[in-house]
This record gives sequence, structure tokens and C-alpha cells, in this order.
Amino acid sequence: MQYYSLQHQAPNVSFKEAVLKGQAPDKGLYFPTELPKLPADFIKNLATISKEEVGYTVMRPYVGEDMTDQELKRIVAETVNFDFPLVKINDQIASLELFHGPTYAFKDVGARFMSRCLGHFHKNENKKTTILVATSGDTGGAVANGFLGVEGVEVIILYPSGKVSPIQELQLTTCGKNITALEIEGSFDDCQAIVKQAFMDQDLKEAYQLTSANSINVGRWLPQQLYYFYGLQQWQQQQPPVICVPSGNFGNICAGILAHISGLPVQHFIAACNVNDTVPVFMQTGNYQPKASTPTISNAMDVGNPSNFGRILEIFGGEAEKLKTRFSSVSITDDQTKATIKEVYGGTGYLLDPHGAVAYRALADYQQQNPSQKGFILETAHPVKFPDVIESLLDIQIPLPEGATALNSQDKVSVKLAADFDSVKNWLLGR
Ligand SMILES: Cc1ncc(COP(=O)(O)O)c(C=O)c1O
Ligand SMILES: N[C@@H](CCOP(=O)(O)O)C(=O)O
Repeated sequence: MQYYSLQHQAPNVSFKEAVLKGQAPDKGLYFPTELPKLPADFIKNLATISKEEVGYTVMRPYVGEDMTDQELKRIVAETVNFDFPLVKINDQIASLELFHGPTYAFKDVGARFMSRCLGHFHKNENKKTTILVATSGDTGGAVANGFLGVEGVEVIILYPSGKVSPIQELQLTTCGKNITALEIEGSFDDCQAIVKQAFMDQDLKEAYQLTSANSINVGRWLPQQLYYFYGLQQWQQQQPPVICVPSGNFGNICAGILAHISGLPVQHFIAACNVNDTVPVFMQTGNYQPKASTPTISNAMDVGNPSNFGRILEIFGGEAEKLKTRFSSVSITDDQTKATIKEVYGGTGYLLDPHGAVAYRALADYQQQNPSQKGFILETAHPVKFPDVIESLLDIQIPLPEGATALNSQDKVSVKLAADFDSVKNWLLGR
């Protein structure tokens, strides 16, 4: 498989080169030259196939010749060694829980897959790779955990000061070793813009072999397809599901659409956003207008200029009208999110985190108009990551999982920097 730049001003590259570069030299995102079709038998028999075999079969065409079958099987098996249960909330809506990995959010699969790919690619290289990654909450922790101790790789995480939850912050600031956290006095969009600019900067390119571990990197983005296959393995209705994805940078839902194009039956995709509504507005008006992000209680989705929407449009040949046949996007306020957490917990006992609650509200509203269409949400983070929101709303205490208890006794270590490219560049060149 080759990858081309969505800016069309850079040469095509292999999977390995795309992972090592992160972003194309013309600032475009890499996109696969072919969208593989999976065998009809594979889809028909999905429920009987192991999650390791599903992962291997889905990822095989994307990885191409850069890895042996044996190596890819090992990487997939190590990546997906936890559960992805589809849990019924009520007769209309189920929840695909993606928070059973080590950092309690859906980012673990992509981060673990990519870290193992880089570890493999580094076996025969002696030049160190430096990963620059921007986080609005969960990517940072997952990448820190996934890359901790990986030979030949160091990770520098940029996160918006005061805009991530306490557990999220501890997850990304307490690892030490090859992981460094930069606390940026700005928003996630500032962090992401700085990272993207760094990849284009000649001085930094001379000093470092830089790549990204955000979903702009195909090694982080593509394995997110697996969730959708794991969800369908457990889906027991006749009709394919409507799948509603809490969305910020749109990497997750974009991976789901790719899975669908490869043959996975899905009725409709809903991208559920908080008030950061760049995509919902585009779907209504045709006008794509990135804007400064607004802080919300679903903080990991506070993104004003989502990186992956361009990839979604590319799948549909750039035609918004075609996209509308499979995809819609809505914006949910914090008040609606809070009311949904209360309503669902009170009515069913199911505890949603704020991101899952945004998705639940969007899917329930969609089903008001389409009552025969059942579906599931992607529950992208464990509610324990947002105790302030949940506990004040429901007057309950969420028991901390074991790993999270240990975090509380550790001290945050971060470097505070202004939200401008030069501050980060000077820090990188001066260390
Ligand atoms: C808990 C949670 N939900 C949803 C999202 C949004 O996912 P995406 O950026 O892939 O749209 C994120 C961040 O990526 C997240 O951490
Ligand atoms: N919500 C993310 C933001 C970055 O998204 P990514 O999928 O592009 O890494 C976060 O939690 O950091």
C-alpha cells in the first residue's frame, strides 16, 4: 500500500515512511491510495473470528510489505489484549466500551499499535525518532503509556494548561524516562498548530527526526477501524446499526467510515460534537470555517479545526452531498450533556462519561426521527476520568481502578510554555 498527500504536492510513500514522517512534507495528511475491500466471507463470519485475526486481516493491506505476517500478527495481538464489550443501555441504544485499556480511553489501541510499529522499524536504525503530539486530554496519556521505554523513540506531549482533567494530566506528566510534557498556555488547537508547524521547520528538521502520534499519523489513525469490527461482532440485530461517535479531531469516525467502505455493514454514522461545531455547521451550510475552540465538560473534543475532516471528504470524492447519504453531524451543549448523564443513570443505571453522553444524546435525538433504527454509541472514555463532572451531578463516588489509584500519589512534571511556535522551537533547540 502506498500513501499520498491530500495536498498532492509530495511523493507517495510506503506505510513505514508515512509512519516515520507523520505528515507529508507539503503539510498534507497521508491517505491510502486504495481502499481495500474485505472478502464477503470475512464479513459474513465476523462473529466467529478472533479479535486478533480480525485485527490482522483489517490491517494487512494497509501495512503492505513493510512488515512480515508474523510481525504484524504479534503487533496486533499485543495491541488488542483487552476487552471491547458492547453493553446494552436500553432497547434502542448500546454502548461499545472502548475504555478497558491501560489509560481508560479509546486512544490505547492506536497508540499501542503505532508504538510497536515504530519499535519494529527502529530495530535496524540508529537515529532516534522524536514524537511531537498534541492532546486535548486522552491522546497524551495513551501515547505516554504506549511509548514508555520504547528504544530509539522519545515523546514530547503538548497539552493545554488547565484544560484537561486531573487524571488525564497525571497520565501524561508522570511517566518520566523518554516522555516529556509541555504545558502550553493556550488551547488544544494551539498545541496542534504548533506541532504541525514544527514538522515544516527546517531548523527542527535538521536537529530531529520528527513524527506525530496524533491521528494525522496513519499508524495511529488506521487501527481505530478495529473498534467498528469488534462492535459488529457483537451486534445481534437483523438491521445494521446506526453508529454514533463522539467527535473532536474526527479521526475515530473517519476510521469507522473506512471500515464501512471496506465492507462493514453500517446504516448511518453520526458525528456527535459538543459546542465546537465546525463540522455540524459545515454539514448545514457547506461552509467550512474553523474557529477558536470553546472549553466544555467533554474537554477531549474541544477542537475548532478538526484534522481528519479532510480525510472524510476524500473518502467521498470531496462531495458533501454524497457524504450526507451516510453521515450527519450534530452539536450538543454542556447542559444537554449533563441532563443526559442524569437521565441515563437514573433510568437505566448506566454511567456515561461526558463524551459518551454527547453521543448518546445525538443518537437518541436521531432515533426520535428514525424510531426503527437501532444503534450504538462509542463510549470513548471511562467516567472515572471526569470525577468532578460526574460526582457533582449524580452525588456518587466512582471507584478508582487500581492503576488510577497509583497515579494519585505521583507528582506532575511539566514544562510551561507560551502558546506560540517560537517558544516551543527555542525549547526544543535549547535542550
Ligand atoms: C474521550 C474522547 N472522546 C472523543 C474524542 C474525539 O475523538 P476524535 O478526535 O477521534 O474525533 C476524544 C479525543 O480524541 C476523546 O479523548
Ligand atoms: N481528543 C484528542 C485530541 C487529539 O486527537 P487525535 O486523535 O488526533 O490524537 C485527545 O484526547 O488528545
